[in-house]
Amino acid sequence: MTRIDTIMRTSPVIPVLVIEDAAHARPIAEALVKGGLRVLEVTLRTEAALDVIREMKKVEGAIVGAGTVLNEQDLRRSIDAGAEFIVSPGLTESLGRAAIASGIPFLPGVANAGDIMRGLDMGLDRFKFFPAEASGGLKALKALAGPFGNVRFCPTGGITAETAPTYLAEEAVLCVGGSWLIGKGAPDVAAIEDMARKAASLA
Ligand SMILES: O=C(O)C(=O)C[C@H](O)[C@H](O)COP(=O)(O)O
Repeated sequence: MTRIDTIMRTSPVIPVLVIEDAAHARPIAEALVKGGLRVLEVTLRTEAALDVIREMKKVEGAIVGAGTVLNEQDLRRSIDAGAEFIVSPGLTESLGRAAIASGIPFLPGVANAGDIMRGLDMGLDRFKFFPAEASGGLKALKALAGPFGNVRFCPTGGITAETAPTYLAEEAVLCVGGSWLIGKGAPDVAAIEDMARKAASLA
């Protein structure tokens, strides 16, 4: 059991967050945690992302990670900001080795058998299946689960509240990721909490 395994089993959905304004971070995290989603992936896609991680970490119960971590520099910046886990869209040797050496729970993206085998060579067996829908969706995931019986996935990319349950029904799937829970701009915390509650009950 790895620590990333524990994080993946904490809730069925990991919200993938793209937040432009650090002032929105706390209300969004509070609404998500209140709704039952404690694991939060803050993508490094915005200028505010590192401040968002710092703010969200102040919310009791939140487990805050960094997403869109592309290289060692992103890894370092994320760890310095207090990220508790790291998600990347793909797996490179340099990022993989650095993440493993740092000891932080790490969920790298894979899209095919070669990616998974490269991860297994590094000692990894928990992956983000990305981009899930564009890479063949459930059909591809089931096919990949065949030869890699001990591997577990967090499919992400194109997944919706409607399609999440079909993924979660698979033994190889511990959780799914998605950006559908949060709209753009000023947060509607009641709506976010409601979406989170529905997502948390999908298990
Ligand atoms: O930014 C990253 O690190 C990514 O790997 C991509 C995100 O996880 C997906 O873009 C979320 O997908 P949607 O739920 O379809 O919006």
